[in-house]
Amino acid sequence: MADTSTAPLRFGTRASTLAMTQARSVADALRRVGHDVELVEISTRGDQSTAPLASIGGTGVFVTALREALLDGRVDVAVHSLKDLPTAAADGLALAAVPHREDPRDVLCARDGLKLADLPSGARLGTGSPRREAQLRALGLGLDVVGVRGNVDTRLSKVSSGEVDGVVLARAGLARLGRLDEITEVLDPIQVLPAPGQGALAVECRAGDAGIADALRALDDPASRAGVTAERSLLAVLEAGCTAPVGAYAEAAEGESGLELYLRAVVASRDGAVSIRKSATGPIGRAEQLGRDLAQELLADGAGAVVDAAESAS
Ligand SMILES: NCc1[nH]cc(CCC(=O)O)c1CC(=O)O
Repeated sequence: MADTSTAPLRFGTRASTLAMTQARSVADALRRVGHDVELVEISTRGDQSTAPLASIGGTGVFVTALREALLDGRVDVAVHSLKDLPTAAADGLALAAVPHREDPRDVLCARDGLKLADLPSGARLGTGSPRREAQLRALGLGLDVVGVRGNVDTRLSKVSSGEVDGVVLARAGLARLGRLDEITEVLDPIQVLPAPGQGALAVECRAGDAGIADALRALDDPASRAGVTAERSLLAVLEAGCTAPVGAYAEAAEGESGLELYLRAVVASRDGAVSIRKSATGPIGRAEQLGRDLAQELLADGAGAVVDAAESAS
């Protein structure tokens, strides 16, 4: 047994089914290496309100309450969806592990098994994400993008009730909830790039808790961590909040000089009229630099004005 203390590690989690599933999977992985773990539910403003996310402080609302519980000592570990984490470093906290990442792509769940190309002009597609909205509009299919919020079940129910023709969601969330059969098309990153960090989990602890950090390190997947590091350093340079229309996806692959990251990114205006795409490849050990450099290339092509316009509109 790796654990020398008798007290279980207290895992903070939001009460939503998705958050509980995510926390349970990390807790189970830690139990397998010999630790005693208990889950503690923490409620957040993002869960209590169905107002548009941008109006209640962006996706950071999902994270703040868990981080407070960590800093107050009510819990020892917090599990977040990594894409919900603000890019700024959190004082007093450490990102102890990024476990192996799920497939990060977005998916379409549409009525009657329809794929994007089958949807008639004027079809109503539901999403609350400016990034998804911008990229869907940029396809030029005449889709009517309408705002939807709520948990995965709520959003899927808007398709079965006929309120919308389809919704766009993260494949990872559906995978964790056992709802992959709802997918009618996995969206190719050539058309729609996922949010930076999508599909990955972030396992945080207090920066001073070396023993807990050591235990959590066993769950870290270096290739997943490198990928999300590149995506998030790109996002940080663009100074875009998590609700801004920025997509990024870094894939690790064996290259001529060892493991390399292939990073693709998009910045698009909400109406889809402007869409700037770039890609770059670099060694996996220089993930942060790769993201920063690609962000600079996007800025050189006018991405700054697109991001600013989106921020002032939300
Ligand atoms: N926006 C909220 C959110 N945060 C994480 C996920 C899904 C799981 C993940 O991306 O890791 C979702 C739902 C979605 O975007 O469909």
